Amino acid sequence: MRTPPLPLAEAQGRLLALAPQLTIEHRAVSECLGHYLAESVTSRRTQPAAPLSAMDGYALRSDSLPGPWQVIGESAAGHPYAGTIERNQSARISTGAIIPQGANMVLLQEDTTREGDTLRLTGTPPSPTDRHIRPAGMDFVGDSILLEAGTKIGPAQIALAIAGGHSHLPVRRPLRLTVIDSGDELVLPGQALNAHQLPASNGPMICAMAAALPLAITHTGPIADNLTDLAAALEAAHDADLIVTSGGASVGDHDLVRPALEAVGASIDFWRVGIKPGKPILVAKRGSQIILGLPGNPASAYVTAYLFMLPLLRASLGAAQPLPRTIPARLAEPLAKGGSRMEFLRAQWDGTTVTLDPLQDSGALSPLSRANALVVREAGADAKPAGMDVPVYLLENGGIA
Ligand SMILES: Nc1nc2c(c(=O)[nH]1)N[C@H]1C(S)=C(S)[C@@H](COP(=O)(O)OP(=O)(O)OC[C@H]3O[C@@H](n4cnc5c(N)ncnc54)[C@H](O)[C@@H]3O)O[C@H]1N2
Ligand code: MOO
Repeated sequence: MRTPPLPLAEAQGRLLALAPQLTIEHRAVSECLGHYLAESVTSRRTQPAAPLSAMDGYALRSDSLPGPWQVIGESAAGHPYAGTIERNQSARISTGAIIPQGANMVLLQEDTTREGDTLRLTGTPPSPTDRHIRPAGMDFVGDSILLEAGTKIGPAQIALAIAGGHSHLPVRRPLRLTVIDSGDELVLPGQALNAHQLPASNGPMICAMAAALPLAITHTGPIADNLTDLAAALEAAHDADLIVTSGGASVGDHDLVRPALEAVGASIDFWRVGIKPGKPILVAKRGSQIILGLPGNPASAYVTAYLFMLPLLRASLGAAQPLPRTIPARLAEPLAKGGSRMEFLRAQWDGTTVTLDPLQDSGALSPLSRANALVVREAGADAKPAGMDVPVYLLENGGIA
Protein backbone atom coordinates (compact mmCIF):
# COMPACT_ATOMS: atom_id res chain seq x y z
CA MET A 1 0.00 0.00 0.00
CA ARG A 2 1.20 3.51 -0.81
CA THR A 3 1.98 5.74 2.14
CA PRO A 4 0.90 9.38 1.78
CA PRO A 5 3.63 11.96 1.00
CA LEU A 6 5.43 13.20 4.13
CA PRO A 7 5.09 16.83 5.22
CA LEU A 8 8.23 18.81 4.33
CA ALA A 9 9.43 19.51 7.89
CA GLU A 10 9.06 15.86 8.90
CA ALA A 11 10.92 14.69 5.79
CA GLN A 12 13.74 17.18 6.35
CA GLY A 13 13.98 16.10 10.00
CA ARG A 14 14.19 12.43 9.01
CA LEU A 15 16.85 13.12 6.45
CA LEU A 16 18.99 15.28 8.74
CA ALA A 17 18.84 12.57 11.41
CA LEU A 18 20.64 10.32 8.90
CA ALA A 19 23.50 12.78 8.29
CA PRO A 20 26.79 10.87 8.28
CA GLN A 21 29.25 11.62 11.09
CA LEU A 22 32.40 12.60 9.24
CA THR A 23 35.69 12.41 11.11
CA ILE A 24 37.31 15.60 12.42
CA GLU A 25 40.60 16.82 10.98
CA HIS A 26 42.75 19.87 11.70
CA ARG A 27 43.21 22.06 8.63
CA ALA A 28 45.38 25.11 8.05
CA VAL A 29 43.15 28.12 8.78
CA SER A 30 43.58 29.63 5.33
CA GLU A 31 42.27 26.37 3.80
CA CYS A 32 39.12 26.34 5.92
CA LEU A 33 37.01 28.70 3.79
CA GLY A 34 33.49 27.24 3.47
CA HIS A 35 34.05 24.57 6.16
CA TYR A 36 32.15 24.47 9.46
CA LEU A 37 33.86 24.38 12.85
CA ALA A 38 33.58 20.87 14.26
CA GLU A 39 34.34 22.07 17.80
CA SER A 40 34.22 25.44 19.53
CA VAL A 41 37.51 27.31 19.38
CA THR A 42 38.96 29.19 22.37
CA SER A 43 41.17 32.26 22.11
CA ARG A 44 44.83 31.63 22.89
CA ARG A 45 45.53 35.32 23.43
CA THR A 46 43.91 38.62 24.38
CA GLN A 47 43.29 41.30 21.76
CA PRO A 48 44.43 43.99 22.12
CA ALA A 49 47.02 42.49 24.44
CA ALA A 50 47.66 46.00 25.87
CA PRO A 51 45.81 49.37 25.54
CA LEU A 52 46.38 50.76 22.04
CA SER A 53 45.95 54.12 20.42
CA ALA A 54 43.11 54.27 17.88
CA MET A 55 44.56 57.46 16.30
CA ASP A 56 47.79 59.17 15.32
CA GLY A 57 48.73 61.87 17.85
CA TYR A 58 50.33 62.26 21.27
CA ALA A 59 49.93 60.12 24.40
CA LEU A 60 49.91 62.00 27.68
CA ARG A 61 48.28 62.25 31.10
CA SER A 62 44.80 63.76 31.31
CA ASP A 63 45.72 65.50 34.58
CA SER A 64 48.36 67.49 32.67
CA LEU A 65 45.81 69.37 30.51
CA PRO A 66 45.98 71.98 29.03
CA GLY A 67 49.75 71.52 28.56
CA PRO A 68 52.14 72.48 27.04
CA TRP A 69 54.09 69.21 26.99
CA GLN A 70 57.56 68.07 26.15
CA VAL A 71 57.70 65.29 23.56
CA ILE A 72 60.09 62.75 25.08
CA GLY A 73 59.79 59.75 22.77
CA GLU A 74 57.65 57.75 20.42
CA SER A 75 55.39 54.69 20.55
CA ALA A 76 54.87 53.21 17.09
CA ALA A 77 53.05 50.03 16.03
CA GLY A 78 55.52 47.22 16.72
CA HIS A 79 57.87 49.59 18.66
CA PRO A 80 56.46 50.47 22.09
CA TYR A 81 57.89 53.32 24.18
CA ALA A 82 59.84 51.78 27.06
CA GLY A 83 59.69 54.69 29.53
CA THR A 84 56.96 56.27 31.66
CA ILE A 85 55.11 59.48 30.80
CA GLU A 86 55.21 62.01 33.65
CA ARG A 87 53.11 65.17 34.00
CA ASN A 88 53.83 67.66 31.19
CA GLN A 89 55.45 64.98 29.09
CA SER A 90 54.05 63.28 25.99
CA ALA A 91 55.03 60.64 23.46
CA ARG A 92 54.36 60.72 19.76
CA ILE A 93 51.99 57.80 19.10
CA SER A 94 50.63 56.12 16.00
CA THR A 95 47.45 54.13 15.38
CA GLY A 96 47.80 50.62 16.79
CA ALA A 97 50.75 51.52 19.06
CA ILE A 98 50.75 50.69 22.79
CA ILE A 99 49.81 53.51 25.18
CA PRO A 100 52.99 54.17 27.20
CA GLN A 101 53.07 53.69 30.99
CA GLY A 102 51.62 56.72 32.79
CA ALA A 103 49.61 58.00 29.78
CA ASN A 104 45.81 57.72 29.77
CA MET A 105 44.83 60.02 26.91
CA VAL A 106 45.64 60.53 23.23
CA LEU A 107 45.44 63.98 21.65
CA LEU A 108 44.78 63.89 17.91
CA GLN A 109 47.67 65.43 16.05
CA GLU A 110 45.15 67.70 14.26
CA ASP A 111 44.37 69.26 17.68
CA THR A 112 47.98 70.16 18.42
CA THR A 113 50.94 72.18 17.15
CA ARG A 114 54.50 71.15 17.68
CA GLU A 115 57.66 73.25 17.64
CA GLY A 116 60.75 71.16 18.24
CA ASP A 117 59.98 69.11 21.35
CA THR A 118 57.21 71.38 22.58
CA LEU A 119 53.65 70.32 22.02
CA ARG A 120 50.68 72.66 22.45
CA LEU A 121 46.93 72.03 22.48
CA THR A 122 45.12 73.99 19.72
CA GLY A 123 41.87 72.03 19.51
CA THR A 124 39.54 70.26 21.89
CA PRO A 125 40.84 67.43 24.08
CA PRO A 126 38.98 64.09 23.75
CA SER A 127 35.88 63.50 25.81
CA PRO A 128 35.78 61.15 27.52
CA THR A 129 39.54 61.35 27.98
CA ASP A 130 40.11 57.71 26.92
CA ARG A 131 38.10 58.10 23.71
CA HIS A 132 41.00 57.28 21.40
CA ILE A 133 42.26 54.35 23.49
CA ARG A 134 41.33 50.74 22.73
CA PRO A 135 41.42 48.93 26.08
CA ALA A 136 43.18 45.57 26.47
CA GLY A 137 40.73 42.75 25.69
CA MET A 138 38.33 45.05 23.80
CA ASP A 139 38.01 42.50 20.97
CA PHE A 140 38.42 39.24 22.92
CA VAL A 141 40.18 37.92 26.00
CA GLY A 142 42.32 34.80 26.33
CA ASP A 143 40.62 31.47 27.12
CA SER A 144 37.20 32.67 25.99
CA ILE A 145 35.06 31.13 23.22
CA LEU A 146 36.17 32.77 19.98
CA LEU A 147 34.01 30.80 17.54
CA GLU A 148 31.22 28.35 18.34
CA ALA A 149 31.04 24.80 16.95
CA GLY A 150 28.95 24.79 13.78
CA THR A 151 30.05 28.27 12.66
CA LYS A 152 30.63 28.62 8.92
CA ILE A 153 34.18 29.72 8.24
CA GLY A 154 34.29 32.78 6.03
CA PRO A 155 36.87 35.54 5.64
CA ALA A 156 36.09 37.20 9.00
CA GLN A 157 36.23 33.88 10.88
CA ILE A 158 39.59 33.09 9.25
CA ALA A 159 40.93 36.45 10.46
CA LEU A 160 39.48 36.03 13.96
CA ALA A 161 40.90 32.50 14.35
CA ILE A 162 44.35 33.70 13.28
CA ALA A 163 44.14 36.75 15.57
CA GLY A 164 43.13 34.38 18.36
CA GLY A 165 46.41 32.51 17.94
CA HIS A 166 45.33 29.55 15.76
CA SER A 167 47.11 28.13 12.74
CA HIS A 168 44.76 25.14 12.29
CA LEU A 169 41.06 24.57 12.95
CA PRO A 170 38.97 21.46 13.67
CA VAL A 171 36.66 20.75 10.73
CA ARG A 172 34.99 17.67 9.25
CA ARG A 173 36.79 15.86 6.46
CA PRO A 174 35.43 16.71 2.98
CA LEU A 175 32.29 14.73 2.17
CA ARG A 176 32.45 12.39 -0.83
CA LEU A 177 29.50 13.14 -3.10
CA THR A 178 28.67 11.20 -6.26
CA VAL A 179 26.10 12.74 -8.61
CA ILE A 180 24.55 10.42 -11.20
CA ASP A 181 22.56 11.44 -14.29
CA SER A 182 20.33 8.62 -15.51
CA GLY A 183 17.88 8.27 -18.38
CA ASP A 184 17.91 6.79 -21.91
CA GLU A 185 17.00 10.19 -23.34
CA LEU A 186 20.08 11.95 -21.96
CA VAL A 187 23.24 12.87 -23.83
CA LEU A 188 26.43 14.65 -22.79
CA PRO A 189 26.64 18.47 -23.09
CA GLY A 190 27.12 19.63 -26.68
CA GLN A 191 26.61 16.16 -28.17
CA ALA A 192 24.54 15.83 -31.38
CA LEU A 193 21.01 14.79 -30.50
CA ASN A 194 17.58 13.90 -31.92
CA ALA A 195 14.13 15.10 -30.86
CA HIS A 196 13.75 12.24 -28.37
CA GLN A 197 16.96 13.21 -26.61
CA LEU A 198 18.09 16.08 -24.40
CA PRO A 199 21.33 17.15 -22.77
CA ALA A 200 21.82 15.85 -19.22
CA SER A 201 21.70 19.13 -17.32
CA ASN A 202 20.62 18.05 -13.84
CA GLY A 203 23.93 16.53 -12.79
CA PRO A 204 26.02 19.61 -13.60
CA MET A 205 23.35 21.81 -11.94
CA ILE A 206 23.38 19.71 -8.76
CA CYS A 207 27.20 19.71 -8.68
CA ALA A 208 27.20 23.49 -9.12
CA MET A 209 24.72 23.94 -6.27
CA ALA A 210 27.05 21.98 -3.97
CA ALA A 211 30.31 23.41 -5.31
CA ALA A 212 30.86 26.02 -2.57
CA LEU A 213 30.88 23.31 0.12
CA PRO A 214 33.98 21.31 1.09
CA LEU A 215 33.27 18.18 -0.94
CA ALA A 216 35.01 15.68 -3.15
CA ILE A 217 32.51 15.52 -6.03
CA THR A 218 32.30 12.79 -8.67
CA HIS A 219 29.85 13.21 -11.53
CA THR A 220 28.86 10.18 -13.60
CA GLY A 221 26.45 9.46 -16.42
CA PRO A 222 24.29 9.62 -18.25
CA ILE A 223 23.49 6.04 -17.20
CA ALA A 224 21.01 4.08 -19.35
CA ASP A 225 17.56 3.25 -18.00
CA ASN A 226 18.17 -0.37 -17.09
CA LEU A 227 18.54 -2.03 -13.77
CA THR A 228 21.97 -3.50 -14.50
CA ASP A 229 23.63 -0.21 -15.49
CA LEU A 230 21.99 1.78 -12.74
CA ALA A 231 22.91 -0.81 -10.09
CA ALA A 232 26.48 -0.88 -11.45
CA ALA A 233 26.71 2.93 -11.18
CA LEU A 234 25.45 2.80 -7.59
CA GLU A 235 27.91 -0.01 -6.82
CA ALA A 236 30.79 1.97 -8.34
CA ALA A 237 29.97 4.77 -5.89
CA HIS A 238 30.12 2.45 -2.87
CA ASP A 239 32.63 4.65 -1.03
CA ALA A 240 30.64 7.88 -1.50
CA ASP A 241 29.08 9.33 1.67
CA LEU A 242 26.17 10.58 -0.40
CA ILE A 243 24.88 9.58 -3.83
CA VAL A 244 22.48 11.95 -5.57
CA THR A 245 20.53 10.70 -8.56
CA SER A 246 17.98 12.60 -10.58
CA GLY A 247 15.15 11.12 -12.60
CA GLY A 248 13.59 7.70 -12.42
CA ALA A 249 12.13 8.44 -9.00
CA SER A 250 8.49 8.40 -10.02
CA VAL A 251 6.02 5.63 -10.86
CA GLY A 252 6.68 5.00 -14.59
CA ASP A 253 7.79 1.65 -16.01
CA HIS A 254 11.29 3.08 -16.58
CA ASP A 255 11.60 4.64 -13.15
CA LEU A 256 14.24 2.28 -11.91
CA VAL A 257 15.95 4.10 -9.06
CA ARG A 258 14.02 2.26 -6.36
CA PRO A 259 14.53 -1.26 -7.81
CA ALA A 260 18.22 -0.46 -8.45
CA LEU A 261 18.64 0.67 -4.85
CA GLU A 262 17.01 -2.50 -3.61
CA ALA A 263 19.29 -4.51 -5.94
CA VAL A 264 22.41 -3.04 -4.30
CA GLY A 265 21.07 -3.67 -0.79
CA ALA A 266 19.94 -0.15 0.06
CA SER A 267 16.80 0.30 2.12
CA ILE A 268 14.32 3.05 1.35
CA ASP A 269 13.84 5.40 4.31
CA PHE A 270 11.08 7.46 2.71
CA TRP A 271 9.65 8.25 -0.71
CA ARG A 272 7.45 11.20 -1.65
CA VAL A 273 7.06 14.50 0.14
CA GLY A 274 4.05 16.83 -0.12
CA ILE A 275 5.83 19.55 -2.09
CA LYS A 276 5.55 20.96 -5.60
CA PRO A 277 7.77 20.61 -7.44
CA GLY A 278 9.63 17.61 -6.09
CA LYS A 279 7.04 15.18 -4.76
CA PRO A 280 8.73 11.90 -5.79
CA ILE A 281 11.97 12.55 -3.83
CA LEU A 282 13.36 9.37 -2.35
CA VAL A 283 15.79 8.79 0.51
CA ALA A 284 17.61 5.50 0.99
CA LYS A 285 20.44 4.17 3.15
CA ARG A 286 23.13 1.57 2.55
CA GLY A 287 25.25 1.18 5.68
CA SER A 288 26.37 4.71 6.52
CA GLN A 289 25.82 5.84 2.92
CA ILE A 290 22.81 7.99 2.03
CA ILE A 291 21.20 7.96 -1.40
CA LEU A 292 19.03 10.89 -2.42
CA GLY A 293 16.86 10.18 -5.43
CA LEU A 294 15.78 13.55 -6.78
CA PRO A 295 12.98 13.83 -9.34
CA GLY A 296 14.10 14.28 -12.96
CA ASN A 297 12.21 17.44 -13.88
CA PRO A 298 14.85 20.18 -13.69
CA ALA A 299 12.93 22.53 -11.38
CA SER A 300 12.01 19.56 -9.18
CA ALA A 301 15.65 18.48 -9.02
CA TYR A 302 16.71 22.04 -8.15
CA VAL A 303 14.08 22.58 -5.45
CA THR A 304 14.71 19.20 -3.82
CA ALA A 305 18.47 19.73 -3.96
CA TYR A 306 17.89 23.11 -2.27
CA LEU A 307 15.49 21.76 0.40
CA PHE A 308 17.13 18.37 1.03
CA MET A 309 20.57 17.87 -0.50
CA LEU A 310 22.16 21.15 0.62
CA PRO A 311 20.81 20.89 4.20
CA LEU A 312 22.02 17.28 4.41
CA LEU A 313 25.47 18.30 3.16
CA ARG A 314 25.64 21.21 5.59
CA ALA A 315 24.50 19.03 8.51
CA SER A 316 27.07 16.34 7.65
CA LEU A 317 29.79 18.96 7.44
CA GLY A 318 28.84 20.21 10.91
CA ALA A 319 26.72 23.31 10.22
CA ALA A 320 24.82 24.61 13.25
CA GLN A 321 22.11 25.92 10.91
CA PRO A 322 21.73 23.49 7.98
CA LEU A 323 18.24 24.46 6.80
CA PRO A 324 17.65 27.52 4.61
CA ARG A 325 15.61 30.30 6.16
CA THR A 326 12.81 32.31 4.59
CA ILE A 327 12.53 36.08 4.67
CA PRO A 328 9.28 38.03 4.25
CA ALA A 329 8.85 39.71 0.85
CA ARG A 330 5.99 41.83 -0.48
CA LEU A 331 3.92 40.40 -3.32
CA ALA A 332 4.12 42.57 -6.45
CA GLU A 333 0.98 40.87 -7.78
CA PRO A 334 -1.83 38.82 -6.21
CA LEU A 335 -1.05 35.19 -5.39
CA ALA A 336 -3.70 32.57 -6.22
CA LYS A 337 -4.80 30.12 -3.54
CA GLY A 338 -2.69 27.07 -2.78
CA GLY A 339 -3.28 23.52 -4.03
CA SER A 340 -2.88 20.16 -2.36
CA ARG A 341 0.93 20.38 -1.98
CA MET A 342 3.18 23.02 -0.40
CA GLU A 343 4.66 24.95 -3.32
CA PHE A 344 7.97 26.61 -4.13
CA LEU A 345 7.30 29.09 -6.89
CA ARG A 346 10.14 30.44 -8.99
CA ALA A 347 10.25 34.23 -8.55
CA GLN A 348 12.26 37.41 -8.87
CA TRP A 349 12.93 39.46 -5.75
CA ASP A 350 14.17 43.05 -6.17
CA GLY A 351 15.12 43.65 -2.55
CA THR A 352 11.57 44.63 -1.53
CA THR A 353 8.91 43.02 -3.70
CA VAL A 354 8.67 39.59 -5.26
CA THR A 355 7.19 38.72 -8.66
CA LEU A 356 6.25 35.17 -9.64
CA ASP A 357 7.50 33.85 -12.94
CA PRO A 358 4.53 33.23 -15.26
CA LEU A 359 5.96 29.81 -16.22
CA GLN A 360 5.87 27.41 -13.26
CA ASP A 361 6.14 24.08 -15.13
CA SER A 362 8.63 21.87 -13.28
CA GLY A 363 10.07 20.79 -16.63
CA ALA A 364 11.18 24.35 -17.48
CA LEU A 365 14.68 25.64 -16.83
CA SER A 366 14.30 29.21 -18.10
CA PRO A 367 12.18 30.40 -15.12
CA LEU A 368 14.72 28.84 -12.78
CA SER A 369 17.54 30.72 -14.45
CA ARG A 370 15.56 33.99 -14.15
CA ALA A 371 14.69 33.33 -10.50
CA ASN A 372 16.62 34.51 -7.45
CA ALA A 373 13.90 33.44 -5.02
CA LEU A 374 11.33 30.76 -4.27
CA VAL A 375 7.97 31.93 -2.93
CA VAL A 376 6.52 29.47 -0.41
CA ARG A 377 2.79 28.80 -0.74
CA GLU A 378 1.37 26.43 1.88
CA ALA A 379 -1.01 23.69 0.80
CA GLY A 380 -4.56 25.03 0.83
CA ALA A 381 -3.40 28.63 1.50
CA ASP A 382 -5.92 31.41 0.85
CA ALA A 383 -5.34 33.71 -2.12
CA LYS A 384 -3.27 36.77 -1.18
CA PRO A 385 -3.55 40.33 -2.53
CA ALA A 386 -0.63 42.31 -3.95
CA GLY A 387 1.29 44.10 -1.19
CA MET A 388 0.99 41.25 1.31
CA ASP A 389 4.13 39.63 2.71
CA VAL A 390 4.90 36.03 1.78
CA PRO A 391 7.79 33.82 2.93
CA VAL A 392 10.56 33.63 0.37
CA TYR A 393 13.72 31.55 0.11
CA LEU A 394 16.59 33.46 -1.46
CA LEU A 395 18.47 31.20 -3.83
CA GLU A 396 21.88 32.79 -3.50
CA ASN A 397 24.15 30.95 -1.06
CA GLY A 398 21.56 28.16 -0.63
CA GLY A 399 19.33 30.46 1.42
CA ILE A 400 21.84 30.65 4.25
CA ALA A 401 22.48 34.21 5.44
N1 LIG B 1 1.51 8.92 -13.17
C1 LIG B 1 2.35 9.75 -12.54
N2 LIG B 1 3.28 10.38 -13.25
C2 LIG B 1 4.13 11.22 -12.65
C3 LIG B 1 3.99 11.48 -11.28
C4 LIG B 1 2.99 10.80 -10.54
O1 LIG B 1 2.85 10.96 -9.31
N3 LIG B 1 2.21 9.93 -11.22
N4 LIG B 1 4.81 12.41 -10.71
C5 LIG B 1 5.26 13.46 -11.57
C6 LIG B 1 6.20 14.30 -10.92
S1 LIG B 1 5.58 15.29 -9.71
C7 LIG B 1 7.49 14.38 -11.29
S2 LIG B 1 8.51 15.52 -10.54
C8 LIG B 1 8.07 13.55 -12.33
C9 LIG B 1 9.42 13.00 -11.86
O2 LIG B 1 9.70 11.85 -12.46
P1 LIG B 1 11.07 11.08 -12.39
O3 LIG B 1 11.85 11.48 -11.21
O4 LIG B 1 10.75 9.64 -12.55
O5 LIG B 1 11.86 11.66 -13.62
P2 LIG B 1 11.91 11.13 -15.11
O6 LIG B 1 10.58 10.62 -15.51
O7 LIG B 1 13.06 10.25 -15.25
O8 LIG B 1 12.20 12.50 -15.82
C10 LIG B 1 11.33 13.59 -15.74
C11 LIG B 1 11.81 14.64 -16.73
O9 LIG B 1 13.07 15.10 -16.36
C12 LIG B 1 14.01 14.93 -17.42
N5 LIG B 1 15.33 14.56 -16.85
C13 LIG B 1 15.59 13.47 -16.14
N6 LIG B 1 16.88 13.46 -15.79
C14 LIG B 1 17.43 14.54 -16.31
C15 LIG B 1 18.75 15.07 -16.32
N7 LIG B 1 19.74 14.46 -15.68
N8 LIG B 1 18.98 16.24 -16.96
C16 LIG B 1 17.97 16.87 -17.58
N9 LIG B 1 16.70 16.43 -17.62
C17 LIG B 1 16.44 15.27 -17.01
C18 LIG B 1 13.46 13.81 -18.23
O10 LIG B 1 13.92 13.82 -19.54
C19 LIG B 1 11.99 14.08 -18.14
O11 LIG B 1 11.61 15.07 -19.07
O12 LIG B 1 7.20 12.50 -12.67
C20 LIG B 1 5.85 12.95 -12.89
N10 LIG B 1 5.09 11.85 -13.39
O1 MOO C 1 6.49 17.43 -8.17
MO1 MOO C 1 6.86 17.29 -9.80
O2 MOO C 1 8.26 17.73 -9.14
O3 MOO C 1 5.61 18.47 -10.04
O4 MOO C 1 7.29 18.09 -11.26
